[in-house]
Amino acid sequence: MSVYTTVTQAELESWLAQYTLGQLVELKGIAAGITNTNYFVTTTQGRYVLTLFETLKLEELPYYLNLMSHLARHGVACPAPVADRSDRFVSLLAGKPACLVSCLSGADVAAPNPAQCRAVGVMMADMHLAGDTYPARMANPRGPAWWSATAQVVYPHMDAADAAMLHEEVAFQSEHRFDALPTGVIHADLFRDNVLFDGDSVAGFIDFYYACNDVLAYDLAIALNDWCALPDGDIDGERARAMLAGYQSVRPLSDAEKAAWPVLLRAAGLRFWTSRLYDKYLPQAGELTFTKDPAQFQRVVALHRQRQDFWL
Ligand SMILES: Nc1ncnc2c1ncn2[C@@H]1O[C@H](COP(=O)(O)OP(=O)(O)OP(=O)(O)O)[C@@H](O)[C@H]1O
Ligand SMILES: N[C@@H](CCO)C(=O)O
Repeated sequence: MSVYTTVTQAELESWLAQYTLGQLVELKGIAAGITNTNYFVTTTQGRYVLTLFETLKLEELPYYLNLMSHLARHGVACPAPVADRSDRFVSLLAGKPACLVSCLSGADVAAPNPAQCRAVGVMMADMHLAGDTYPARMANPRGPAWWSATAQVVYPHMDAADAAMLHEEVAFQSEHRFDALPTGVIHADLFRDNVLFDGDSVAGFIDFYYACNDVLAYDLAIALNDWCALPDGDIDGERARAMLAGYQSVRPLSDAEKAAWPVLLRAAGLRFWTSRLYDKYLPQAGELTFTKDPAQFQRVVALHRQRQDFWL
């Protein structure tokens, strides 16, 4: 469960007095999620999600919350942060930076169908276009410098053959530069558990706390590696083609993006293989570790290495 910081009714009532949201009706902890504390908050005005940030600092949050506000304002399905009477999206509650966002309907989908993969592709392309007018900038904290440094930390814990493969992948990516590809705001973690669905319609993208400025097609590669994956790490071609067709119905990929696509898929696999290895071998103190399996992404990368057809 993920209520790390307990908020009492009385604490919340006094914090809510900064908002124009009426009276508190109900406060209910949300079990899902790993990083932050989340509650459903019902007031006489409506239903919201309260997040208390367990690791991000107050001064780091405006990039993400202003981004969600910008995207929501441009019609992207995502939670809209609510401003308090001082026009702030975030302030301290129970000693933690906290915000309220609109509560979306729907639920995440563990086994998506091709129509849902297509809908995610369409909404991601809409998000990339809407992000074009977002003025703030954030470098990707999980880019090549990060995975090279993290690989050094995990090699000693790995089996020699797996470490050799990780080393090859880091070296392979270092030979490729994507400077010429279109960049913009990317979600950077759009896995199945970060999208809520109403039937086959996207109710919303959530969890923007890895969002950053990076290569747009890399975001699509990250999503495809999770949304279209089979349990053995292979990719389901039907779902992959549906996601790519959905994306390209809004934002067609350029020839340069298509040429880079196989390398981007491997980069996206390497990013999550590395982070999962790190979480497995060096779990942070106090962190809830129902660790996600790094081997899934090792298989994804291994199969991309052999693949001839990339669904374009
Ligand atoms: N705006 C929202 N509307 C409806 N439900 C939401 C909303 N935001 C979060 N949730 C629910 O809360 C759960 C936990 O949220 P989230 O995945 O963002 O947790 P986290 O701990 O902040 O992030 P992570 O799990 O990636 O570390 C989601 O699975 C979803 O069910
Ligand atoms: N989506 C990530 C975890 C959160 O960043 C993973 O599945 O490894």
